[in-house]
Amino acid sequence: MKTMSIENIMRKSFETLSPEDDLQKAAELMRSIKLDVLPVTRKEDGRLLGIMTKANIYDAVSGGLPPNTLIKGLFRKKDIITLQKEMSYEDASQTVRKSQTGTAIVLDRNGKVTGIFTKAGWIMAMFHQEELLNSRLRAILDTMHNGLLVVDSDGFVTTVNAAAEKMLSVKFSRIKRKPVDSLLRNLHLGDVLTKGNVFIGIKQTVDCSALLCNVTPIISDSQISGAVIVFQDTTDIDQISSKLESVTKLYKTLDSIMEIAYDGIVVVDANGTISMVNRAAEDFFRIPSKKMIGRPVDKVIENTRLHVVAQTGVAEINQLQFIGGTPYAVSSLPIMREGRVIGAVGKILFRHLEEVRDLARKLEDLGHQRALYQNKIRDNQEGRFGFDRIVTSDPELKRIKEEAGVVAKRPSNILITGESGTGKELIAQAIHETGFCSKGLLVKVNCAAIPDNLLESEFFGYVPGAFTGAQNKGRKGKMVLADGGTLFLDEIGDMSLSLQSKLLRVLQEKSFEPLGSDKTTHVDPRIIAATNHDLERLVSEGRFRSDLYYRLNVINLHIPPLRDRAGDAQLLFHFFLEKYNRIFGTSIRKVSKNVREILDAHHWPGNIRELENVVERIANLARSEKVDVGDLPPYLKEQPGKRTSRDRSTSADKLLIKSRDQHEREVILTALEQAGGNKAKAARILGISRSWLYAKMNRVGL
Ligand SMILES: Nc1ncnc2c1ncn2[C@@H]1O[C@H](COP(=O)(O)OP(=O)(O)OP(=O)(O)O)[C@@H](O)[C@H]1O
Repeated sequence: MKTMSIENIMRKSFETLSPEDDLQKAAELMRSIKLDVLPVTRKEDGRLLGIMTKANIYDAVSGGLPPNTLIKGLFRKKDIITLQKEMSYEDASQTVRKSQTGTAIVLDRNGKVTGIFTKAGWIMAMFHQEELLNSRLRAILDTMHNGLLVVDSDGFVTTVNAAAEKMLSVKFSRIKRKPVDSLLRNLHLGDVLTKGNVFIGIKQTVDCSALLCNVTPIISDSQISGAVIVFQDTTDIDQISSKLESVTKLYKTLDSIMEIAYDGIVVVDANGTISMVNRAAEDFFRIPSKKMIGRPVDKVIENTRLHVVAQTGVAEINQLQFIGGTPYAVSSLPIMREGRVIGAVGKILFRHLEEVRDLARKLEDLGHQRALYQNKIRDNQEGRFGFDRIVTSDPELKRIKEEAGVVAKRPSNILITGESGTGKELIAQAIHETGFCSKGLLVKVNCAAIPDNLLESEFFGYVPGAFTGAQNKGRKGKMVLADGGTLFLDEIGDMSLSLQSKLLRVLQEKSFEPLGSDKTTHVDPRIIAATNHDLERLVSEGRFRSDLYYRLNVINLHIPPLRDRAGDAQLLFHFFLEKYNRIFGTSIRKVSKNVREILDAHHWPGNIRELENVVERIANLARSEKVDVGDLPPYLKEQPGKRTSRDRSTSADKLLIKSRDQHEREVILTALEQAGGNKAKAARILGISRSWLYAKMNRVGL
């Protein structure tokens, strides 16, 4: 707002006198323009010479001077109050205050008279100024976020601003000239109004709102004329500060967690700029956090994807990331807020992957050893060992057991074939235990479970420093562990062609070089391989080396599936019932005729493993000592037809089974066609369960 200058409030319409004017003219002019003072100026340049006042005229007339007397000797030349027209009102009022007449002559820069500042003009200006100040004050008060109350010296409310009306839920009209105590208490107003004390930060609660009040006296002319009470609603601030406190606590907890985390943790914002790193990450990258925070993550961390995850919002778990040529397992997770990606957090697993793998391998080995010992303990408890463990009444399997017992004594390689769960590993174990190499270890390698690139070091081991991430001490391969014992190659059909070649070389030369070494290691383990694949078919398809196949297949033991074994389903059912009776302390011994029929009729795609699972389930849930159809898992109960013992595949029946399979195949194919390939629908069309359909499809080679 512009400050008021003298020019705005001075009187511009006036007359001037010259020293040659007479008293009469002066009196007439004063009357006509209603002024008590007239400036006397020099004719040539209008500069001020003095002033002619009403008093000067009275003095002259009462002294007997005639009206035509010139004023040159009569006007006042000294103590004239003049103002510059550019002066502010405030400065001018200070000057005019000293004037007895209350009138001042306004001059321009050249000393020429440009206006007259009169008492009346001053009063008008004061009114105007007051109005201006009042409206300014009102505007300030009403735009204030804080509440404000002004009280007079008796503590009665004189002014209230809009914020106070809102906070106290009152209208000014209702509290005007009322004691402030009715609104706010304990303000120490007595001390403020009598002693002039100031109170800051008095807490009040009004209508559940927390108010913080400052009370200050108003002092004018050394008198306490009232007090100003300014207050603010701290309810929001209190809530925010308690939220801030919990956020700070959370942040500190997060910080501590990050600090103690063994893995390196890096957090980025939505733009991929690093916002947090923990000490482990600092140590790992050998960069202080100060130099990482605030920088784009891709400029700091090699091959990072954190900035990508911060954009896509798609987590990348356990990905390989090469840093300094070494692979690390890295997980990057987006940080989401209200459905928006606001950043990402990355975790770098420091341990070299090889160490982790090694640990996994050790665990796996321990697992195998544990299983081996558990079997041994169990078998010892049951008084069984070697081939005795293989329970069967089937003449074919009995023959195989005998044959295996014979070949166990000789060093020839053995290939055991048969469906999954038929007992191939059990046979391999029995051969080892009763064979010529029983003093050594039985070392199992599951060729399907270990990734191809690891299988080589798994087999042949490596020397220290063979590759990045290799253990310092190197590692013995399974070949060496099995030396003098048995190497059981399970799932051999899943081995890659390149490893097949290497294995073949070892089988032929009985020696190999561990990874990273040029020294030859000699080994001579007995090899037993097992598979549920048709190796001959794999050979014809070029997926299995024929020379390796012939090397392994010196002795072939084909274990028949459970469905083709005479009496085994029932025999093994009882065998496993006994086992679980011992474990669970139950005494289930009887089996209903219907159950027996179902056992004989079932296809047993999972073979003995499936049968054992069925028995374990029954033993767990049994309510009586007799197993009835109701105790069987639903898929067994739903079997559509029953096979009798006559259905089993003795060699004479094989033709019959083949034609039945052929027929079933056609029926299933028709149902599948009708169901548009939907197996669940096909099962419904056939009136059998889905699992039963799968079993059938498996059996008829679909
Ligand atoms: N004749 C049997 N007598 C007693 N238990 C048996 C018999 N055959 C198999 N088992 C048991 O059935 C389970 C499966 O057997 P095993 O692991 O030897 O089968 P496998 O043919 O090697 O299976 P996969 O091909 O899936 O590895 C094992 O717990 C095993 O002890």
